[in-house]
Amino acid sequence: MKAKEKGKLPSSPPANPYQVSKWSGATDSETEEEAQVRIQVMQEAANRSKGIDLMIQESKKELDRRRKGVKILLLGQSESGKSSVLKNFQLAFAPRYFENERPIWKTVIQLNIISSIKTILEALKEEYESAEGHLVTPVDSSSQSAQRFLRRMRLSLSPLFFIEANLVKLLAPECTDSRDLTVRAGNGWKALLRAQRNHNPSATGTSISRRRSQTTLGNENDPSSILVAQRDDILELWQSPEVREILKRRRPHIREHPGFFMDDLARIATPNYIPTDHDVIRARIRTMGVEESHFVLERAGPGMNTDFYITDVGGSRSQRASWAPFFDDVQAILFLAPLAFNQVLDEDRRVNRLEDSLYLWKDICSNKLLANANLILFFNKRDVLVSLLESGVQVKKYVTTYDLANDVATVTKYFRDRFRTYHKKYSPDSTRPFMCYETSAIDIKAMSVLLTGVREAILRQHLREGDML
Ligand SMILES: Nc1nc2c(ncn2[C@@H]2O[C@H](COP(=O)(O)OP(=O)(O)OP(=O)(O)O)[C@@H](O)[C@H]2O)c(=O)[nH]1
Ligand SMILES: [Mg+2]
Repeated sequence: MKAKEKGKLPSSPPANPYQVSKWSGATDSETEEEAQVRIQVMQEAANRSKGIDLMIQESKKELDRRRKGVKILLLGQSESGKSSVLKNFQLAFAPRYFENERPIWKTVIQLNIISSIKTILEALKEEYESAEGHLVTPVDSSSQSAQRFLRRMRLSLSPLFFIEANLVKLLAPECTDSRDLTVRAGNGWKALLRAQRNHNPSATGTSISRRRSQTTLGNENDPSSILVAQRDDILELWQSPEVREILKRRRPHIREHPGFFMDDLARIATPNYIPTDHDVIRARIRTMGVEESHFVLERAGPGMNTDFYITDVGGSRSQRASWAPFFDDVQAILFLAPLAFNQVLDEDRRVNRLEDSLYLWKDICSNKLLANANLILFFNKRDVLVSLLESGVQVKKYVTTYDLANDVATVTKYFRDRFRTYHKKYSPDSTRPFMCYETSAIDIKAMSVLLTGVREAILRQHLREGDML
């Protein structure tokens, strides 16, 4: 009863209606205006506090989602194909995200082309400047000297190199050459390219014209029109038998460089070029740091959606120290190890790539923080191994202990056994299963089937562990 009396309204309204609730901070002398200000301040404070409560709730929810989600880490040396596998994940399970990024990859592909042109011109320069080099005249021996041809090419392509310099400055101010371009993980560089594109006034109109114009940048940063205008000259350069001859001697592995698109130039240097899925997967840009992608996989039934967090890292030696903080709490590691027995690391040319992968694998297997994680080994770049062995390159020339047949199956089994031995010897728990697949990240269909299988296996185990089945 007492409580009721307390809450009883006064029988006659007070002169100042804002003074009803004395407890709220009002004073007897408060004017109507002061009361309005006070109430407004109180309302704002209440809204702020509600906002903070919501934020705390949201971050709790996000933490809870992360705890329940599946965490996958992509590891392996530089150029092993980690970012390419991530793109395959996006294409298979987050196609809208992949679609959104397509225009960004167009610029990367164009930069990849400019890098190849620079490498070709560099080889020609070396050839013509070397005292021993026999002076051959590319293209037209009767009217032009080799040096004049080179000068003409440099001059006609100079606007392209100007745009390249602008783009490199924009994406990674510390770089000076697209061939060394390394972007920080995270979406910073993609946002920069996107912002450039959004400034483009032609990015309006129908959805098709919008899609096309969204793949172009502002003029000072867009190589498209110059690539189109110089297409015939660049093709002439790339297809010249004399240039091929020089490249064979001076840059014999140019075709194997990551992000090599010269054979696709006629298709790419066109006004309405939109990168195909395959182009996007083959586009090359080095990762620096760590990048996490979040996918939601829709499962049957309400509340059955699963969050996947996939982390991609930069693989060069100097970056490996930054991996450890991401080892905590991961369910699976996809470890990429191309069987590149004849290659050396870019960052240390004394180190064989395959040896480096084996040592890295040993480190990962023995890491106690990863004791509960599934390790899934991908012998990536199978297509490269196949063509290497088919071209007659002998494993025993590079791996002195190897004295077996030089075919794909035997070579793969030999290295699989070596990786398995390390796995068994160094895993904290010797019962941890050894899983190894031969992959080619540029084979989109096969990757989609494999990643679906991997995803389901990880998910099943995750649900079992979470006692959710
Ligand atoms: N032929 C072939 N090329 C591949 C394969 N996987 C990746 N690549 C190419 O190899 C290059 C390097 O691949 P990335 O995925 O960027 O390598 P990464 O491991 O992320 O390298 P970092 O970011 O430097 O650590 C790219 O141009 C890919 O298109 C493959 O299976 N076969
Ligand atoms: Mg990468």
